Amino acid sequence: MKELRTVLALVAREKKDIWFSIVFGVLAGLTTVGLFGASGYLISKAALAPPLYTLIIVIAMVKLFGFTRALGRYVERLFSHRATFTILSHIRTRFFEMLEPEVPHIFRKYRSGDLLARVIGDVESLQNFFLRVYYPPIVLLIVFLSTIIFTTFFSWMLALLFFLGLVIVGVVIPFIATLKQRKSQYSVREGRGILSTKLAEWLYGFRDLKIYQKQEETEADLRESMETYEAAHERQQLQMAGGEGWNLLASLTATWAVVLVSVWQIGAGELDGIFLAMFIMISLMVFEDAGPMANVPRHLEDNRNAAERLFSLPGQTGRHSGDVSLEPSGPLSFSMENVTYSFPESLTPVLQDATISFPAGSKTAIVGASGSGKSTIQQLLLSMDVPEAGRIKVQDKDMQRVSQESVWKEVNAILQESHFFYGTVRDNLLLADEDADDRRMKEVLERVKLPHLSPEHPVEEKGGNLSGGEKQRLALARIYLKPARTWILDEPFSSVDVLTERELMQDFWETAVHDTVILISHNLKGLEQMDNIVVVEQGQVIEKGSYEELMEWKGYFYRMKQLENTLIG
Ligand SMILES: Nc1ncnc2c1ncn2[C@@H]1O[C@H](COP(=O)(O)OP(=O)(O)OP(=O)(O)O)[C@@H](O)[C@H]1O
Repeated sequence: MKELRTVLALVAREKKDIWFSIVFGVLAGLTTVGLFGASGYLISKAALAPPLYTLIIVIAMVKLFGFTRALGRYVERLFSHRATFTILSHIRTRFFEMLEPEVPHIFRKYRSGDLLARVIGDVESLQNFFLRVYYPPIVLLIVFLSTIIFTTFFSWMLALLFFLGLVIVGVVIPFIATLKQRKSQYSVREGRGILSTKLAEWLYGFRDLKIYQKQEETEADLRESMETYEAAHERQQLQMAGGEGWNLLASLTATWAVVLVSVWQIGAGELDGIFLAMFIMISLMVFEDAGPMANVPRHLEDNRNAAERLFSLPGQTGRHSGDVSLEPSGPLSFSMENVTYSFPESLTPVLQDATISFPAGSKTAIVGASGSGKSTIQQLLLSMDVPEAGRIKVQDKDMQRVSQESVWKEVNAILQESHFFYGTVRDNLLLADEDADDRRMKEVLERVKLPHLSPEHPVEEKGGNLSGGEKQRLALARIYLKPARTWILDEPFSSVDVLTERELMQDFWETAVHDTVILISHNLKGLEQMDNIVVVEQGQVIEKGSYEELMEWKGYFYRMKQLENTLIG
């Protein structure tokens, strides 16, 4: 049950709705039994031609029970469903709170399709927790016990039969059904995770699959996963229907037993015959209400698995935000002191003993071969991760103590691959400034040389309808809308033609003249104006200094520069 501890804590936050659901559930249950019992009594009594006032009283009771039952059921449904939806939103929020610090690490262990299956499928199945597992057994128990107590005033034998029926219908059959369904439930959940993982891969990679002519193979594999999932699902549904069928059979058998025992007792003069119809009706009703109990243990097991998949997910490896806020004070300063960083599975550190300082208002270029660790530096400066050794400071404050939000607020960053959301150019620009109007958007689009894109221009998922260069320029437009004065840009123009790049860079330098700029680049051109150039090779800072200093030392940077000049001619 420990898997459900988080869910139970979230359910407990809706105390008021829980109480209302139970109270009105009991009221509806008792009045249902009362309604059918009184109806049965009325039928028998009417046949004996009693005084009119007796019939009037019983008819009034039937009406009152009928009305109260409808009202009770309505209020119970209202509160129980309100509680369920609120609880689901608490569960989703808690899941995202746990997931957020683990991104992007989480993708090393889990694929996006699997995460999607969890956040949709598993959360959805938890809606049954409150609606079917938490409070209905309490309601049923109270109604059943009240019925049993009521019956003892007429017949101990019938009360005992009701009790036995309760045990069989409410405990024995559900227990057996759960044992049978346990395996198929696991297969359904597993199957759903595998299917959505494969489906996501297929959707993301369909172009490459086409080019490599592997689409048919992948589709066949996908179909196989789909069939496995559907077969497991069908098995589960059949088992569920079987469980419900057995429960119905037991309920009807119990009702027949009530009829037989009542008739026998009437014959023996131990029960007044006028109550026969009343007990038949009560029995039918009370056992019908107990029917859904057959699925309670199944839902419980299902919810236990769902909660386990949801709340045991994050590996607790990610970066948890500090709580110190940065005072907004213009361009930020950063420093890295003897920083070493490794990805969990990598054998050697990606960054080793790196010491770099980025004073406020300075311009720094980070250059080096592909895979040398440049983007990792950006990730660390953006507070996405913590170093294994050494210290990173922002505004002279330990980065781990500073709130991530306050760093992100002050920084304009372009990641190596910017994400674009399905919608319009406007939707994607509003991400940077939700108050930006169309006039400002058009201005920045002109500025980044995208005059052909209007704010209402559609953007496909992941910017599928934009060229590589257009995406980079749109990413630049996005950060131009944000008033931050610290820029950390990772290869912002690698897909843009040389002429446009030069114009964009010129405009950028004019904008960021007094700002802190950290530019990650393969391109060694135009670095003369940088205050500091940091050369990274295999995770180590091998050279740093101004352009003139590096050229004078005739080291790695100088050799790369010579090579670049020779290649370009
Ligand atoms: N999520 C990850 N898990 C494990 N290793 C990673 C991960 N991301 C990057 N690496 C490895 O870390 C090393 C440094 O990567 P990084 O992206 O920082 O290099 P880079 O200098 O920015 O390269 P490029 O210029 O090609 O973008 C590479 O060897 C890369 O394979």
